[in-house]
Amino acid sequence: MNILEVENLKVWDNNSGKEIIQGSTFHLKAGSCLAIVGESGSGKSVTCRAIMRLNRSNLNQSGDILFKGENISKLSTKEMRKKRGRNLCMILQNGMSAFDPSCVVGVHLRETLAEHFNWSRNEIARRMTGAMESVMLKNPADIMNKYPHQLSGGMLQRVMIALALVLEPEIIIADEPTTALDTISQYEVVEQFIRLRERMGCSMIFISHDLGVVRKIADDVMVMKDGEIIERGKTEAIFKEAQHEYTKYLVSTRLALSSHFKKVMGEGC
Ligand SMILES: Nc1ncnc2c1ncn2[C@@H]1O[C@H](COP(=O)(O)OP(=O)(O)OP(=O)(O)O)[C@@H](O)[C@H]1O
Repeated sequence: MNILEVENLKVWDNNSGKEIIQGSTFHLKAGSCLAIVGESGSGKSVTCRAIMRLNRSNLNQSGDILFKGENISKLSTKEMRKKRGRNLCMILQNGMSAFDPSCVVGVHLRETLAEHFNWSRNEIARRMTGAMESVMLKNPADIMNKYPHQLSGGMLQRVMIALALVLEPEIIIADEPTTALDTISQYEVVEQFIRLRERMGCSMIFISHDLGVVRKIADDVMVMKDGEIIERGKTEAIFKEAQHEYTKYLVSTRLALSSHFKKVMGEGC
């Protein structure tokens, strides 16, 4: 069963008239992870933000987006806000941008959870503490009293994953969630995403430049170039027998990069 179906999605810039996404059709199977790969500017983020209806106001979109059969592209802004967080949750590249810099992390978490649940302050703290401990964040109470800039990128990403654990959305869209992190935090955050899926059985769309991560986490891969889907398939098939020259190029350059990295760092890494 497909939990999400995107049909003929077009996104264009109202100011310049430029078409950014040229009619994408794809689906996400319930419980599976779909990776979207492609070079910078190929339209991965715009596609995901279009699903969430979070693109900037100069971008217009058309097409149908069916979440469990319901056409969410037709929902009002208010109805869509209710879907975000509870049903579809987006985790961004830079944890910092997801938080309001002027208030401590706990305020943001409480406000988000209060939008969707009738929980008391204590109940929210209890649930968030449990989730934060489960993603290896020490001293949750202390973290909730910190401003975003007082936490590292890796910690903020883990706070977002902990929030997702509490919200239990049916779909998580992660837009390069590890790009802004150092190698060790990247590894740990990817592990947390894998556990998140195991624990919640949620469906996931995962955008990443890192094909090593994609191979580890995704069931299916969709390749984008210049606003179009040029290839899609099971992850192993994409890595072993890509059909499109562009996909072959992406896979070979990434594998070359990763073997270069291993050489530089020593084969043991
Ligand atoms: N608000 C906007 N107004 C005009 N053009 C935009 C806007 N947002 C994105 N674009 C353009 O849309 C195209 C696709 O951008 P998008 O961010 O989806 O690429 P991407 O594949 O996610 O790249 P990256 O890997 O670098 O994040 C780019 O040419 C970008 O400049």
